[in-house]
Amino acid sequence: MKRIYLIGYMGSGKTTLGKAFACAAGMQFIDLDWYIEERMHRTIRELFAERGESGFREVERNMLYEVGEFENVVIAAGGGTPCFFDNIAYMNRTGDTVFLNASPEALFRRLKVAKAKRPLLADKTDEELMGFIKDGLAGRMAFYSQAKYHFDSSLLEDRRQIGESVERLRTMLEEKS
Ligand SMILES: Nc1ncnc2c1ncn2[C@@H]1O[C@H](COP(=O)(O)OP(=O)(O)O)[C@@H](O)[C@H]1O
Ligand SMILES: O=C(O)C1=C[C@@H](OP(=O)(O)O)[C@@H](O)[C@H](O)C1
Ligand SMILES: [Mg+2]
Repeated sequence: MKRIYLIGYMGSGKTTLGKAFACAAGMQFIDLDWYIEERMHRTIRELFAERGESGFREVERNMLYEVGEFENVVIAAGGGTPCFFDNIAYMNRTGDTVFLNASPEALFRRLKVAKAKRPLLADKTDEELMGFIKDGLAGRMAFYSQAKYHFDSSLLEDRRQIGESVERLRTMLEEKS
């Protein structure tokens, strides 16, 4: 079956580490946001604007159930995916879930230059962003902590660190599987 779900807050590295890990492991990589945009012919921002967050979450769940059928795949979930409906239970039932845990400071550093495509962050000033990150992490930890594996993804700032993180993740999954 070999289906790995990466979960964690916005900016934790799900897309970056997921892509690199899948390439090294010879697995397919699916970013759930990209998959949603392909299937709906809408950007995430457009979906939020047209359907509201509740409408986006319905779409996100339906698309999760589609990619949950794929085999030999690394799936980078969206930051909110595990926090709605029974999505975290579904992911734990259909694959191995990995919580990418990064410090609020690392998340802030990454997200302050990458707000545009994230509707939840788009109107936040840098001053508001750190508080939003800390509150969001605290509110979602009950879901993220249900992951089978927990991985420190604070070191993803360049290709060397990404490569090292890929190897650390492979070792962790091989040792504990
Ligand atoms: N190798 C990198 N070098 C510099 N910044 C990076 C790198 N990888 C990720 N980032 C920053 O972190 C942000 C979040 O990474 P990403 O993989 O998109 O996380 P997620 O999918 O969990 O939201 C990126 O938008 C970028 O700003
Ligand atoms: O945390 C969230 O609720 C969201 C995270 C985003 O994905 P990333 O975690 O890849 O940014 C995307 O699904 C949407 O903007 C909502
Ligand atoms: Mg992502």
